[in-house]
Amino acid sequence: MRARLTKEFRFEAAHTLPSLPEGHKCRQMHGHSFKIEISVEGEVDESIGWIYDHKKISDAMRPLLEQLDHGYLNDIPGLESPTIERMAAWFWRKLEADLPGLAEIVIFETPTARCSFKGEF
Ligand SMILES: Nc1nc2c(c(=O)[nH]1)N=C([C@H](O)[C@H](O)COP(=O)(O)OP(=O)(O)OP(=O)(O)O)CN2
Ligand SMILES: [Zn+2]
Repeated sequence: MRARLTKEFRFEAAHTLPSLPEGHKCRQMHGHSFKIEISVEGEVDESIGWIYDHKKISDAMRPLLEQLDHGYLNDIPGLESPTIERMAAWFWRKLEADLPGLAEIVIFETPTARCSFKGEF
């Protein structure tokens, strides 16, 4: 049996989008309450009943959230122009070695705007 396992996290951070045209509101520093969903897919170990312990996802995310939460995203290497598309790719590169079966990352910038990424670079 195959399944998809998803864990959700939240963090607050500030950013600017310096590549946008002069006058665009997102060139000004502002913040978001980000939500991010990390999904892995794989075979369910029938002896236990799970793909793997979702604590493994939490453990992989912990240092990344510590780095980002209440921070200024543009100061973080790889996030100099932090759109949600680039943030999703940044998380993917940081997580893929630790999370077998990493399948999708969905990052919400606002309640109505999100980016989903499946590792297609
Ligand atoms: N493709 C993307 N578009 C935008 C991104 C992004 O990362 N990828 N980011 C932004 C800004 O970060 C902006 O701060 C988002 O806030 P806002 O435009 O206010 O978002 P809303 O959902 O509130 O927009 P409304 O259309 O006013 O509802 C912008 N675009
Ligand atoms: Zn923004």
